[in-house]
Amino acid sequence: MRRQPVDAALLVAFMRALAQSARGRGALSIAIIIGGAMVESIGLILLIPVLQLLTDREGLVSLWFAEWRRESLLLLLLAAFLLAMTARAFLLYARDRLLWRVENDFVDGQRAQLMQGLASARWASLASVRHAEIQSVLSTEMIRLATAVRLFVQIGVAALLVLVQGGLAVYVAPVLAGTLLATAAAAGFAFSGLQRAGALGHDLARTGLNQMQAMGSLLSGLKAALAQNLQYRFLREFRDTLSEARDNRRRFSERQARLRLVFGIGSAACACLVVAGGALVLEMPTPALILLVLICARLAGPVLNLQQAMQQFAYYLPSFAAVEALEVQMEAPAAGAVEAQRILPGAVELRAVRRLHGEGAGLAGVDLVINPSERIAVTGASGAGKTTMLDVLAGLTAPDRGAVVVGGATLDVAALPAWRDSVAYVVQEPYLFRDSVRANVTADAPCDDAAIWSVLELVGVDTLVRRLEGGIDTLIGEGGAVLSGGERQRLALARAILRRPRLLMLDEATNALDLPSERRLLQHLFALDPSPAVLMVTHRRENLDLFDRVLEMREGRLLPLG
Ligand SMILES: Nc1ncnc2c1ncn2[C@@H]1O[C@H](COP(=O)(O)OP(=O)(O)OP(=O)(O)O)[C@@H](O)[C@H]1O
Repeated sequence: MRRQPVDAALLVAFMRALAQSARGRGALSIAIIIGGAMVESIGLILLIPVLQLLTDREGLVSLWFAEWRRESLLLLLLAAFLLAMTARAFLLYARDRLLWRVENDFVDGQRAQLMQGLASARWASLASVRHAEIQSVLSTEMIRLATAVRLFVQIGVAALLVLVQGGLAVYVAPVLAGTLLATAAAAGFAFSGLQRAGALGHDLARTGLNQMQAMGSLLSGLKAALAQNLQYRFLREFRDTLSEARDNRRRFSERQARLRLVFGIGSAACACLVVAGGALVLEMPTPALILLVLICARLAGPVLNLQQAMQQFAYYLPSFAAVEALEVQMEAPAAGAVEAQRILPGAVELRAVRRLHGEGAGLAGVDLVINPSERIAVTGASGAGKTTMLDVLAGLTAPDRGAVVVGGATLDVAALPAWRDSVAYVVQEPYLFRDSVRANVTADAPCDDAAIWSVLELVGVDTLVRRLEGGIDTLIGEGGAVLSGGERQRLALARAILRRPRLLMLDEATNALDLPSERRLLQHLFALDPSPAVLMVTHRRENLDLFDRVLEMREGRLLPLG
């Protein structure tokens, strides 16, 4: 369901999430804000007797302290004023510290929750989300969300200040201040334009996503583009998204400027109304009139803040919708809903597994038994369904029909954690951490140096690593940037072997190696004791003689290689 620009349900969801994150701190902040505004009002009220003393007028205070000298009384009142303002300054200090925590706890909490969702999401959900969307939400939208929280807090602070100081103005001059506040509120409501600001905010989130997408294509395709002089295409796409976002920001900024213009004229008109109405129509005493003007002048800031902050909040709130939408797409299985199960020893089977991606693509009905230590190679045309089969076996995607059976028991959600601990899956372009060779091979599991060197020797990178200045503690750069494609694949294989899996799944995981190197590596792998079952997807036929069985995937069905 598409959300409306300023959606009440979205606002409620945002407030609920913020309240949950802030817990007691939210209530304490509100108490401090009200306390600060009240202390400030007391300070302002103290100005009445000060003004009365300065203009030699009679007032309640001078009657109460009739025996005091004028100068002493003035000093006493100024000391009380200073005390009130000092208390206010301390309250504001406490408020700012508290609100910083509220804002940061909320945004960090949202980020952590989203990352947790990503980490535990079903592969099928994750695969359908664009990377640009995840990046955009985790970076740009989170920053905008932090701004939305700050604005929400500002709105709360400004609204409370307006309420308390407006109340004080009504106390000083009920009719005049009441009329003024009612007119200002009606004008503010009529000219708020929150719907339009919200619509612009939704557009901004969309253009932000396009920008991230364009940036991603520019970075990933730049090398090939440069080689063929095609970089202008990427740049044009990027420039288009830039100008779209700029246009959106310009329109919003113009709205803000227009509102400030209206406010500037309106507040000057109000000041004239107060002075003229108070002096000429209501014939108010001068100290009360001066105080009223002072209160109105102090009110002008919070009222303008309130108006601007509400506009900006409506503009930034759609970021929360983007975060929520991504969380929904993750469809994380409910934590702790199932009791973890053990995995039984024995064969791994696919029984009549169907997994269609739509339009007939995927697995049409696959039967396969992989016995312990058996080595099976699967070949087949591109798009035949080989990777889909490995994904089903790894529990990354669930079959539409049929089952994965391990040791005679059907693999279900409860058994998945234990199953994943017992398999290894290496893909063509493996992920390497921006860390040392050691960290990449052990994946931070405890492991002694001798075991690391032994596995590095097995996959054939020991000589290379010995030549590196830091040996196994050498950093290998972003995604293994300082290594060749084949060396990256060898390191990923080393990590997989060190896990001692019962089933090792290789998806074209050695295709960056030359044929003799691949042969040597497979021979070493098959000589391991204990030896894992190996299921290798490959397009190459030269080394298939090393396998116990060779199968072919044809249009989603697994057949003996013919
Ligand atoms: N997440 C997905 N959504 C929609 N279609 C998909 C998805 N994943 C794969 N497909 C489609 O399913 C079919 C099988 O894909 P799969 O990756 O299993 O093929 P493959 O045999 O491994 O191909 P290749 O040898 O090119 O890697 C392809 O037509 C592919 O386009």
